[in-house]
Amino acid sequence: MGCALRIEKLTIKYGSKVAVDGLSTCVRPGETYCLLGPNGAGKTSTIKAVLGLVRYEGHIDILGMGPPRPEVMNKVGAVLETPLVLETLSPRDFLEFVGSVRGVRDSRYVEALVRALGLEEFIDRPIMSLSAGNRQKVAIIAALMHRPRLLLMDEPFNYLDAKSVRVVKELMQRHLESGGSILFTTHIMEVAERVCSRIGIINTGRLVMEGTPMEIMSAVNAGSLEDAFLRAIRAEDEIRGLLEGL
Ligand SMILES: Nc1ncnc2c1ncn2[C@@H]1O[C@H](COP(=O)(O)OP(=O)(O)OP(=O)(O)O)[C@@H](O)[C@H]1O
Repeated sequence: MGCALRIEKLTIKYGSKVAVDGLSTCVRPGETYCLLGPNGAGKTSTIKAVLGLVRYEGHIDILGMGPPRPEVMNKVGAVLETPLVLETLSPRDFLEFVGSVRGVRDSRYVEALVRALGLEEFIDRPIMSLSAGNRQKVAIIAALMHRPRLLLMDEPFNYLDAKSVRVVKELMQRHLESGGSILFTTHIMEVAERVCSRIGIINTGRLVMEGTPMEIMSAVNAGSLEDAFLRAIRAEDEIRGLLEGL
């Protein structure tokens, strides 16, 4: 099976800081590949490299079309942790703008996404006046509206209420069923356990373990993904030490 996204020996440096250190992986068609790692592990940097937003060494191949460049980006959708720009625009104007850049002709799909995420009421208000959750919904619609084949989702459920999380999970499922792929990050292990086909655990920029949730749990003999994750990043002893004397 080929890779929807192939990353080989990815290294990202910010000055002398090595944020990602020789990371290689493959996100297959139809799967949700989750990058799990502690704060500062290099997850967002990896996603930014796939989007061509940071300088990197190594190779990235997106949908067999080569490294990130504008033509390839029309097949990619991204939800990033950073806030939206153009916050003085309304969701309607912002989505129309993104849609025109991405060549979206089917406005009915965008309208359906707006309805599904309960954004109609806010569609003409400035984005900067919206709650964090509603802004996140605008970002998710902007990522999905051109029906990309590869979705990059950095903590996409941040700020969302339970109903919206369910809707976004369903949209992700439909994207996968139509042959799409997802590179996903989360800190919530229950979410990872439910959503991820395969997981890559990243620590200080290096991929330390990879497999299905079950494979990862059995590799380190853990009863839960949370235990497996903490074992993989060798944080269990540290946590015990930190809690001593409390
Ligand atoms: N623009 C930047 N300039 C300098 N250092 C940076 C920059 N962006 C990220 N870093 C550093 O690179 C490392 C990896 O950061 P990154 O944001 O990729 O981690 P992350 O795994 O996404 O973390 P989190 O879970 O906290 O979002 C961190 O040490 C971070 O401080």
